[in-house]
Amino acid sequence: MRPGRSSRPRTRTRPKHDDAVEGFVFAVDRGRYGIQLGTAAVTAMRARELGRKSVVVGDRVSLVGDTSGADGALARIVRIAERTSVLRRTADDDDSTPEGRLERVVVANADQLVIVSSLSDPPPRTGFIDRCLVAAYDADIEPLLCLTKADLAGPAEVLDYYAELDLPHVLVRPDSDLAEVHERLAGQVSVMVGHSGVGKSTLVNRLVPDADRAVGVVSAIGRGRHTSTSAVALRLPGDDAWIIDTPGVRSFGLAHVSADSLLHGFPDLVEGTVECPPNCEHTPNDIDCALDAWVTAGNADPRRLASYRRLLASRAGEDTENQ
Ligand SMILES: Nc1nc2c(ncn2[C@@H]2O[C@H](COP(=O)(O)OP(=O)(O)OP(=O)(O)O)[C@@H](O)[C@H]2O)c(=O)[nH]1
Ligand SMILES: [Zn+2]
Repeated sequence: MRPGRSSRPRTRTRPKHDDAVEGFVFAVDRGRYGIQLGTAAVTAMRARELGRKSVVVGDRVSLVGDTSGADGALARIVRIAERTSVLRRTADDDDSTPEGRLERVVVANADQLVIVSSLSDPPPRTGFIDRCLVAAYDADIEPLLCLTKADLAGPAEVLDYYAELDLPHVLVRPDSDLAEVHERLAGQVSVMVGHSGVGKSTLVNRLVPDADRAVGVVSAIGRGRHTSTSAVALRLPGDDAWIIDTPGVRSFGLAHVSADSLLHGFPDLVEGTVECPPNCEHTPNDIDCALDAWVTAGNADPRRLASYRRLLASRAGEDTENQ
């Protein structure tokens, strides 16, 4: 009898971790992961077998070990499910570390990108919205334009700029009921992005009344005093939905997106490129680019072409921070 040999093949054919349970990553903080398992929140660490694969907010993972969620209990993440979408942050978000200088996935499996822009104070920045739209279309995520402070200014100008796009939008005022927003978020994993001061926190607090407490729970999974999360998912009561806030993310990276893929954010310009020479980069330096004539003929708004070209230039590393 050779016990060593008879037991080994059985281990190999048995599915690995067939007792694992599936959960949703709602927070990441320095080596600790907050995972929703049914109605329980469980803290977990990565299993060594994951290798260098990163785990991000929105990931669906398999857990083994102590999944009780009890105080001090630590489960292990043994598998990451294939992602349906990824959002990367822009490279210059965190240039203080070598890791931050590379584009990194910040959110996985989002269904919807909620682009929050105030109609006044600060005024809407269509360049930023356009950039987010490109990131959404490129990642195959549905965009939703959320226009806040509708009590201070009307949406006509912004909506006119996007008239050619089939872009859904919602308006938010302090006294508006949020029924339409709830309807848009129901059943979805939504990522919120917007500049400081546009009213994101105000909106999140109205949607998730105990948001502050939930964020506290997230901080508690970390090992240190100071948390440095760049994304956190909050569960919307009653809607079977998650809303992911991205406080540390200024915008999403587009360096991996080609000039033609950038056009996904500009469906009103796509047809105008049919007459372009092969391999046209569509920049102002491409003298035969057909987009200028397309706009001159009144087929698209010149501001849209300007915005597209600003995005092209920003990918090339030019400074467009204030566009
Ligand atoms: N008039 C008006 N003011 C609003 C509205 N929503 C938010 N505000 C105000 O706008 C300011 C900024 O709101 P916040 O919710 O803190 O904005 P934020 O996007 O979370 O900003 P950061 O926390 O810096 O990321 C606050 O003074 C809010 O009271 C709105 O719909 N109408
Ligand atoms: Zn062109």
